[in-house]
Amino acid sequence: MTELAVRDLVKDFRIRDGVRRSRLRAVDDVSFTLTAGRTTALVGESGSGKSTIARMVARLESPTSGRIVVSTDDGTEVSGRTYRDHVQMVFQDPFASLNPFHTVEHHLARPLLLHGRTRGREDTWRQVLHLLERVNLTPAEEIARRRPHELSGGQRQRVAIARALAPGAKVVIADEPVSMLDVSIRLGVLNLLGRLQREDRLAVLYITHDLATARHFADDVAVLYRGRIVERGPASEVILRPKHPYTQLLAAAAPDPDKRGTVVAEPADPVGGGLGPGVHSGCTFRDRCRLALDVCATTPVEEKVGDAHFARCWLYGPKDR
Ligand SMILES: Nc1ncnc2c1ncn2[C@@H]1O[C@H](COP(=O)(O)OP(=O)(O)OP(=O)(O)O)[C@@H](O)[C@H]1O
Repeated sequence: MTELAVRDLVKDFRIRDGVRRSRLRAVDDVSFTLTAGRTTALVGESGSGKSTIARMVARLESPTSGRIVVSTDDGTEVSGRTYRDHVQMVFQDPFASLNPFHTVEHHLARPLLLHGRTRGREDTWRQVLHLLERVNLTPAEEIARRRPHELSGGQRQRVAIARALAPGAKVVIADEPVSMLDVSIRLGVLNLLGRLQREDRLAVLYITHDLATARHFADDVAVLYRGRIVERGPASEVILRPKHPYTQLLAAAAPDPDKRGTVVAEPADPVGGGLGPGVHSGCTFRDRCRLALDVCATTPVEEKVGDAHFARCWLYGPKDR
């Protein structure tokens, strides 16, 4: 069973604030595991660090510290090019991720050739058609000859999904895959991802700010606030019985579309300054938390709050700490 384990991941960015230089901790001590046949939703508001995590998992960005390890069925750790075969990404903007000068066929044939998955031209063409059929783009022969501008947004995203499957991916990172699509076609694309996940037993990381689709499509949910996972566990548990005050706020706002977007994370803290390089002190949510305690000035550790359900909040820590 393919598994992708993220352990103690940290990412600092150097930023310039006028003449002052500082570091911004975008991802702070993040750990989670993606397993074959399961979808994990990483939920967080804008600026919480979702894309930075996605980019590190896809090896487009290197971590400041921490580890990302993929292991196969027999427990062998995969690295180098095999890692790239295994872990593929679907980006938010399907137009930006496809080259306007190339046909759909080119976009799908290229990863097949690069990853050594084809035996000549005829086989490549056959596989391109098969990939298009798998993502419901038919007639495949006709779609294969089109260029990105001759496709709708939803069709382009389906091509991007087919391209992610082409190298034989076992882990798919879908970073807000439907947020730029028309509302009417979002469900179709998410359903497609769900079907492929089941058929290929993919491990999917579904990145979103939308708790409702996370509940519908994910088995597990991790809630990110200012770079830290504040709560994680089975999707229905986390969303229906949230424990962390931040998740409770998100869950309360989620069912009402008018309220959506009112819970916006403040930008991550620049680090350095008085705190010393790279150090966050205390719970990142404490200045907005209606239940904040004195102890929240100290960084909370993850506490078990239910079956496979964890919250990083002092409300659930041992009371004598
Ligand atoms: N290359 C960079 N240089 C400096 N800061 C960065 C860089 N990339 C991201 N950041 C900062 O890191 C934090 C997390 O950004 P990230 O894009 O990962 O958040 P996000 O949750 O994906 O947000 P969104 O949903 O808006 O994409 C933000 O404060 C952002 O400004």
